[in-house]
Amino acid sequence: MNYLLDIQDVSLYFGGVRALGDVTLGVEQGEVLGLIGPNGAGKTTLMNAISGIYRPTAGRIAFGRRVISDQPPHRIAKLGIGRTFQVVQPFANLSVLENVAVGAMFAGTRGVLGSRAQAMRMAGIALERVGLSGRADMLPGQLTLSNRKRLELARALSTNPSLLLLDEVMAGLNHSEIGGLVNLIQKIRRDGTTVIVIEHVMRAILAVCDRIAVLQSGSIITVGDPAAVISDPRVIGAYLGNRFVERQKRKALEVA
Ligand SMILES: Nc1ncnc2c1ncn2[C@@H]1O[C@H](COP(=O)(O)OP(=O)(O)OP(=O)(O)O)[C@@H](O)[C@H]1O
Repeated sequence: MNYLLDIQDVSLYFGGVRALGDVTLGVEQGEVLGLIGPNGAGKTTLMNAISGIYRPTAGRIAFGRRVISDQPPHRIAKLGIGRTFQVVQPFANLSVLENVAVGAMFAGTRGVLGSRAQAMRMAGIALERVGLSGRADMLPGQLTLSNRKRLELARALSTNPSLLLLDEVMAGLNHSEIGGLVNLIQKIRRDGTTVIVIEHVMRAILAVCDRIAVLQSGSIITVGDPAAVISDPRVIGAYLGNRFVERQKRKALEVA
């Protein structure tokens, strides 16, 4: 199988702490893959390894058949991998549009720094995609949390990546805001972007993912179809818990 992203036997240590151990995972072109697991399981570390922030201690990561695990973050961004960060930290004194343009400028897809005008144009397109065009001239501090998450998404989309990594974009949002972001991720995927989603909000994971991978203590314990993964006793034991299973059963009865 030719995967768009091919992670082979990746291990990553912080001093003596093993954050990832022999992770092998393939992501197919056009799919949305969910990455779930308990706190400290290694999800963000894996995302950091893919985007070049951390270099694996062992193993390799290939993107479109090109090995990227020896490349720095800016080069990986230029190759077409965009990402959001768990803690959203926009430049407070720049407008929403300028915040997105900064990302577009420094991770230009052509391998050189783009012009300011080109970056502003790409930023405008990204804001349109996430539904923030009407707020382009505001300061980030004037946005709601939900719209700050959309700003973070626009920054990640500004270089038109073919693979988008989303790290807990739903955290802290209410029910309808989560629904809005679920729709947005589905739209981004329909536009042809492959997506990896780290998320604790299971409702969102189940709504957007084609497959789910489960990490526990730095190792993948299972990967597959969402329905199979959430009924896997190892996943229930390690992460979801029995209350989640009871809720799912009640929902199924309500629908039936
Ligand atoms: N920069 C770092 N230095 C040392 N240890 C780290 C570092 N980053 C992560 N770790 C450790 O690596 C392990 C995996 O952490 P990671 O943040 O990847 O987990 P996670 O699955 O994303 O958790 P959460 O759901 O809480 O975000 C944890 O034991 C964490 O303490």
